Amino acid sequence: MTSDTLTSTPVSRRRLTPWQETYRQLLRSAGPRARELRVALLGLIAAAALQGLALACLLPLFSALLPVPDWPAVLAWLAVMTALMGLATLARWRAQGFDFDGHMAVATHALRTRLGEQLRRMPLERLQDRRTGEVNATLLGNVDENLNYAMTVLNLILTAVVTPFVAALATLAVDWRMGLILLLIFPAIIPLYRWRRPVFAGTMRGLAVAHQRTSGDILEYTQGLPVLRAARCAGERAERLQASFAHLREVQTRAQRTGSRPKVIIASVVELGLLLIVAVGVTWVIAGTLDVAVLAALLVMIVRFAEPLANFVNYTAILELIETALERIEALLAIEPLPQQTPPAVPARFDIRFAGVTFQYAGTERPVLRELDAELPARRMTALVGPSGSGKTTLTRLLMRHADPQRGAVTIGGIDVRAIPPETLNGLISVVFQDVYLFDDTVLANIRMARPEASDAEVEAAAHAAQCLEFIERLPRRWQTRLGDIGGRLSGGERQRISIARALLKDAPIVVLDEPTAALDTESERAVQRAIDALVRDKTVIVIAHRLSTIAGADRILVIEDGRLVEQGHHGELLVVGGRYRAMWDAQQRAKDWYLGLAGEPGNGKQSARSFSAT
Ligand SMILES: Nc1ncnc2c1ncn2[C@@H]1O[C@H](COP(=O)(O)OP(=O)(O)OP(=O)(O)O)[C@@H](O)[C@H]1O
Repeated sequence: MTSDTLTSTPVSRRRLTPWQETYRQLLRSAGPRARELRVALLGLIAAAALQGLALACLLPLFSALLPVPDWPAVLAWLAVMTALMGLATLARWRAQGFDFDGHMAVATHALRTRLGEQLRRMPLERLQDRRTGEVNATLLGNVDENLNYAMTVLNLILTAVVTPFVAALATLAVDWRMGLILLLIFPAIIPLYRWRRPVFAGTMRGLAVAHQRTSGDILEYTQGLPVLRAARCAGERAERLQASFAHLREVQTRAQRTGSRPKVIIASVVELGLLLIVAVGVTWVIAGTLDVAVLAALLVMIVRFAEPLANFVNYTAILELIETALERIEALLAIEPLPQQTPPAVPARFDIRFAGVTFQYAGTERPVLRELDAELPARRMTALVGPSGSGKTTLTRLLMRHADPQRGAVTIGGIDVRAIPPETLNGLISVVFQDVYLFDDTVLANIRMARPEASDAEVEAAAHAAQCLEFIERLPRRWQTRLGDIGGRLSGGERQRISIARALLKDAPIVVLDEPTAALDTESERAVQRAIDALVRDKTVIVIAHRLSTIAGADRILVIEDGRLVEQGHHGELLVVGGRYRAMWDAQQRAKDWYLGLAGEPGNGKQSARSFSAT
């Protein structure tokens, strides 16, 4: 998270000290329960202060007890002390009600929902910048770290600092010299801590970042294991994962080493300070200027304070982790959705136009699309072809508004996609990718997600048209089979047909086919092709394909090279022109002849059965 993202959040316009900022972030993250959280924190402060006052009662209590007990006074001070302790317990009880009364659960749920909403709203291009594991760590880990531990840690910190401070203030009233020494020692650790904090905070943040990175690496490794094994890279990636673990260990060691120094310094200051009080106290008692009862009471108080004070740095270390979590959450929430043009408009036709489109991905050095003009007629099939990385997929992403072009516009039926409400735009376009994402749900639910209100009969009709029935019948629980339970048992072609069934059910007027058959064998490809034929009927179709034989029948072919439209026309026209398309076609034909020659088969006209057909 950069400081820019932090300062861009509306609440933090004023320059704040880090503690105030953490406090504000904490309140913001509690969302609908911010008021309850504030009350709980005040409760914790009150409890710590009351505890300090209760401990200070030891001074008059011991004076009443020594050398000859004054029983009425002893009982009176015991009663006051008990009352103060009782009030402290009550205040702490009330404060922890934030937990018990379910406010904590409501606040974390609301925060997680807000983050989930944000994932839905934020530009997909920004989401693609982030690794799944890291987003997961933010949604789950950071939210819980943030609120669940904050109360416990703040309670420990307040008890370590506020209680001795209030007790020291009260001591002033009994013996100003002792009170002053206490006041000098206890707050001495604060500047000491502030001095060490930047280094300390840096390492704790480094630790949090390393944790998040490792979380991403683990997820990526486990998800990609089948591919890695197939590519015989599992070992190599495992080494990378090991490297990530090693980095985490290194950061942890550094954090512990950096953290241990201030811990030792502060613990030593506390110990030395307390020894000083004992030494000075004993001297004054001998000199007859300090009551032995006051010294005895002070010793009890000191023993009570020493440990929490010495552990103060440990508690603040956890606070640093919480702060990092809060910052990460705010950074995610601060990403703005793409701006909508007003007034909103809904297209009545479905021709598509890219008008002078220039687009550059965030964090890259040059545009991937440059001044690109192209028209894709309605209810026709347009193919995008060109070398890998020329910008074909990016064009479809701009159409779906994963991002907006820096210059130019994308229109559907003459309406800028920026003016089309996001839900409407999503409803206008169906996409079939090469990689199909299936959810851990039933077959029925996986298809129905394209149109949740569809009846079972409609889902089954779509599955039928997408050539899915034959393999669904073979599944253990047919339509009710959970795809997560059968894992990778669906073939690429079967997954692809489920994706086409979704698109058929959605029945959007625009269909984007991004290399849907590239990874399939001939048999699967035929089945998928039949499904696609049903899908594209009467639609505005954009198809991206590397094998030109599959798009030779398209109504229009756009040849993209290095982010520019270099040729357009239909197959026959482009062959006659003899430019880039012709060169690509000839190269692929030569490769095919060479392959068929190797296989000892004569070339034949099979390609027509394996191509996307224009309607
Ligand atoms: N999210 C991203 N961030 C940065 N650069 C990206 C991103 N996505 C794609 N690119 C780059 O933009 C360029 C165009 O990518 P695009 O996927 O549009 O090409 P393509 O023509 O569809 O390629 P292919 O045929 O290999 O799928 C490539 O150089 C790619 O590396």
